[in-house]
Amino acid sequence: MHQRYDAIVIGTGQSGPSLAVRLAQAGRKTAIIERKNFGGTCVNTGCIPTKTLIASARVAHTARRAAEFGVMLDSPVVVDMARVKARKDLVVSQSNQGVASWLRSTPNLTVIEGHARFESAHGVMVNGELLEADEIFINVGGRATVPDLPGLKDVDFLTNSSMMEVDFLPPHLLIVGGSYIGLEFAQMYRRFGSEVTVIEGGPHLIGREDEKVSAAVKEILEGEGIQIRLGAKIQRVEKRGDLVLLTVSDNGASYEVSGSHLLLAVGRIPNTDDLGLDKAGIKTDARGYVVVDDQLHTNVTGVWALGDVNGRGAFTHTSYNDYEIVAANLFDNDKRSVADRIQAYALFIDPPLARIGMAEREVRASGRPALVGTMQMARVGRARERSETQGYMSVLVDAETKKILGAMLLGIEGDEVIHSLLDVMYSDAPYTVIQRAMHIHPTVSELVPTLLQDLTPL
Ligand SMILES: Cc1cc2nc3c(=O)[nH]c(=O)nc-3n(C[C@H](O)[C@H](O)[C@H](O)COP(=O)(O)OP(=O)(O)OC[C@H]3O[C@@H](n4cnc5c(N)ncnc54)[C@H](O)[C@@H]3O)c2cc1C
Ligand SMILES: NC(=O)c1ccc[n+]([C@@H]2O[C@H](COP(=O)([O-])OP(=O)(O)OC[C@H]3O[C@@H](n4cnc5c(N)ncnc54)[C@H](O)[C@@H]3O)[C@@H](O)[C@H]2O)c1
Repeated sequence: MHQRYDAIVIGTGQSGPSLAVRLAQAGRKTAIIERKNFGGTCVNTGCIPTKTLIASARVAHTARRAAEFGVMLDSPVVVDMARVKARKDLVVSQSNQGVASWLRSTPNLTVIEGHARFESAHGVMVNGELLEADEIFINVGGRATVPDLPGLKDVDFLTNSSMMEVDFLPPHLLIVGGSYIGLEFAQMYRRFGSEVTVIEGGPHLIGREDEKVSAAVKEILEGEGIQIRLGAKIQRVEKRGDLVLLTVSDNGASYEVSGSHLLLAVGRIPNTDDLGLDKAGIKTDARGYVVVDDQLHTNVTGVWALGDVNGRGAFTHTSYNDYEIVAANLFDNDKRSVADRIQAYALFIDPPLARIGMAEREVRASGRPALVGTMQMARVGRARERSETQGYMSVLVDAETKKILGAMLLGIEGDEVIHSLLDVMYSDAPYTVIQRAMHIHPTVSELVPTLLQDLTPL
């Protein structure tokens, strides 16, 4: 069998569905192919389920603190993990089914379930059928890396995907990797009631951040009773009775860590190894990411790559932004480019860590004269009223142009508040615009102008 389309989208991640609908609405006969769950990682095993579970964990945490607020509960907090999981499954299924029914109800769009593989630059095989199109869009995302650790193949382990099936409380969760996935699960399971140990190979947590930010995050997590081992090189993984045992070396010294369950959170790899890219002549880099230009074209004319698979971003918002860039160039004669994007992301521990633009070490390395403003969250009325004063805010400004270079907000609502700074960066306005703005009391945002009043040389 052989089918001809105007456009084919492979994968239903965070850019594929929106693009497929836009293509179909523009009159292109379009097919979208999904091999597993509609909505991809974010919907099924990533952002949505983890943030739903984090919400349950926060309720447990708040309930344990109830007496501090004068609210007396007459029995200890009990977390029913089966109900926690059922709530998460409901939220996920709403999104997953929403994507599927949106795609299926779009005129001019054919939805195909199966694994797609390139046969040529403009031909894709799925379920034994060859589909051809002049325009092909790759949105296949990535999956958890499983490291080559001695003994691992003989031990049961979890990844962010299999964690979604957990409906019980692991007595002691060992987490290898102290970055986004590791730390979000660490705090979540600690709050559900598990013992948690994080084993990180690098010298500090969330290695992309400035060391003092990592140190502040470490202090918050340790304050909740999470054990953190840094600089840990895992020598061996083995099963001992009901336990998983890790033998770890650190600067020549060796020690053992054991727990009931093991979660691997050591990064992700792109889903390009089973996509037949060689048959299409599509270039990848040394780590398997599809090489794209600033408009997300691959080296093959008529083939684009969007989302995590292009290595230009690793977040839902970067994938969705990829869709906007491709659509603007294809349909709107608007030459949007990835190069115009300002880095922005958050780590959803509680309180969250939000980051935009450059980190302090990047500004220092650039050699440009810069100013910095810092404020402890303990100074923020909203934080004190809620007894959630952990963390601090920090903003970096170019001393000459007065433009904001970057910001880090570790504190309650930092993930929302940071957008006022981000939007000033996008408007290319000086920091004085926000410094002179009147913000609403009592919010976290009201302190942002004050934060910008006391800038000192970096
Ligand atoms: C635990 C976790 C938490 C996260 N939390 C956040 C967060 O809070 N905020 C945030 O911004 N980001 C978060 N992310 C990252 C976010 O999930 C991804 O960046 C986002 O999903 C973008 O993915 P994508 O569009 O590239 O494709 P994906 O969402 O990965 O989807 C790709 C789809 O393609 C399908 N596919 C793959 N190969 C083929 C093939 N050959 N044929 C057919 N179909 C195929 C897959 O089955 C999948 O459905 C998280 C990730 C994880 C793992
Ligand atoms: N809040 C969010 O937006 C969010 C949340 C979760 C995941 N994500 C996305 O998922 C991606 C993957 O996250 P991640 O945390 O798995 O990966 P990561 O690449 O951010 O971090 C992996 C960590 O594991 C450590 N590590 C690697 N091998 C190790 C080993 N053998 N022993 C000990 N430590 C080891 C690394 O030093 C690093 O700190 C992120 O890039 C992010 O884009 C985003």
